[in-house]
Amino acid sequence: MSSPPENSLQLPVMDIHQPLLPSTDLSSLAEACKEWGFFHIANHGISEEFYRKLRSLSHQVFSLPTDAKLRAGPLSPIRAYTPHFIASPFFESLRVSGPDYYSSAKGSADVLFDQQETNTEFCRMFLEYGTRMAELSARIVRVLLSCLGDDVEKKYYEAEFRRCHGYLRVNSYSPPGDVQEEEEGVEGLGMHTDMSCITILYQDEIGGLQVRSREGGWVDIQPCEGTLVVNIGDLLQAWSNGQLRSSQHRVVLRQPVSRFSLAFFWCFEDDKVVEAPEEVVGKGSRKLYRPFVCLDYVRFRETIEKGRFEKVGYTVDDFAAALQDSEGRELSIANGGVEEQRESKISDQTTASGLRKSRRCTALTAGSMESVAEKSESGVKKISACDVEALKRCLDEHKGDYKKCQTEVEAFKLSCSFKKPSPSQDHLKGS
Ligand SMILES: O=C(O)CCC(=O)C(=O)O
Ligand SMILES: [Fe+2]
Repeated sequence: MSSPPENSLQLPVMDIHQPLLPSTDLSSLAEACKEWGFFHIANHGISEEFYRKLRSLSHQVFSLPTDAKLRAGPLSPIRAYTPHFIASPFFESLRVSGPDYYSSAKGSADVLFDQQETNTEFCRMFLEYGTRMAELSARIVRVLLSCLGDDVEKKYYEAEFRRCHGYLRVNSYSPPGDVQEEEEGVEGLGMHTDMSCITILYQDEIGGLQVRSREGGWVDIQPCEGTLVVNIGDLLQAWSNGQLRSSQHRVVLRQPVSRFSLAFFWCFEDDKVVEAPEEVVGKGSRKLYRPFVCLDYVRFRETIEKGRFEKVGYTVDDFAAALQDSEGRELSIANGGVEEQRESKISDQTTASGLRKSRRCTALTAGSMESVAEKSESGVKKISACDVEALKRCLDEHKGDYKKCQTEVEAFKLSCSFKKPSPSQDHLKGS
């Protein structure tokens, strides 16, 4: 292992194809996972050229007119594209789901690209990337399990992690033109934890990814050439009884240039019961989480975030923390019994950021959109198409200043969020 440059958080860089020395490599990795839940991997086998091509294809998608992109948007049957203003004014994304990355990519490519050649290249590239990321994830999870004890990987990898699956999200950030005037930048993606076991992230050279320390401060995770960022998600935090940390993170935009990232989420299967084995919990320690079904947690995140766009960073702690009474007796908690925590979370969020307030969203998922649909169904408003025209007109008129277009933004979010309930296999498990 080697160390990253001095001006960044000193996270270990793990060479994923070298055997790790237990006394040095594994212990520094275990330490980073406990403290930050983030580390870098090197020797991952994806070339710069491959990323350049992925980036260029993604750029072709995000450069399309909004109406064209919405053909894969929240109201379309594929719901792969999340437009600006859903997660933040400066963020849009495209999802490619496994295990059949080719057909998932094709679903989008067929409605986005006119040229057959580009269509095919897009599908092939994402098939290859998804497949490689799935292999890499399996390898990384094995190493992480070996951080938890001598036989943990041998005993539990096959039994518990064999059915994991992944999906990709291509993220594009477009900051406002006046971003340099802001000392601290603007939030491109608000504070959240990932719902995955692990996430593998490629970030371009712009930077802006930040992790939140235990004390509540934000620390930059600088792009480190030739490496990928790996972070622990909520599912693995719960399974490891909190020994591997799922840290809150966010993206801050400080330069008036667009930013590109590619996140691969590796998750348990929907019906998996997530529970830390006794051996992992350790003698004398108590279980921090009650057992839960993976899909129930996903649904909790999707519904609790309510699509209100005032995000409060709910995590697996809110869903499955095993509470104790004052005498140390275990109390069961009701799923989503978190209303009383909401207020403290909101004030926590307010102090956590010194940034210009953009509305936040933790889950960039169909779930958060679905919640708005529920609201619509209960009588607020039913609109059958994203009212993008009014928003575009307003933004043109005000030179992109979205704060002057709040009414149009709200109408757009509401209308663009209305959709029929998704089939159970088709939900998103994003961060
Ligand atoms: O864009 C990034 O660097 C981070 C994205 C992220 O946290 C996510 O997609 O969950
Ligand atoms: Fe994330």
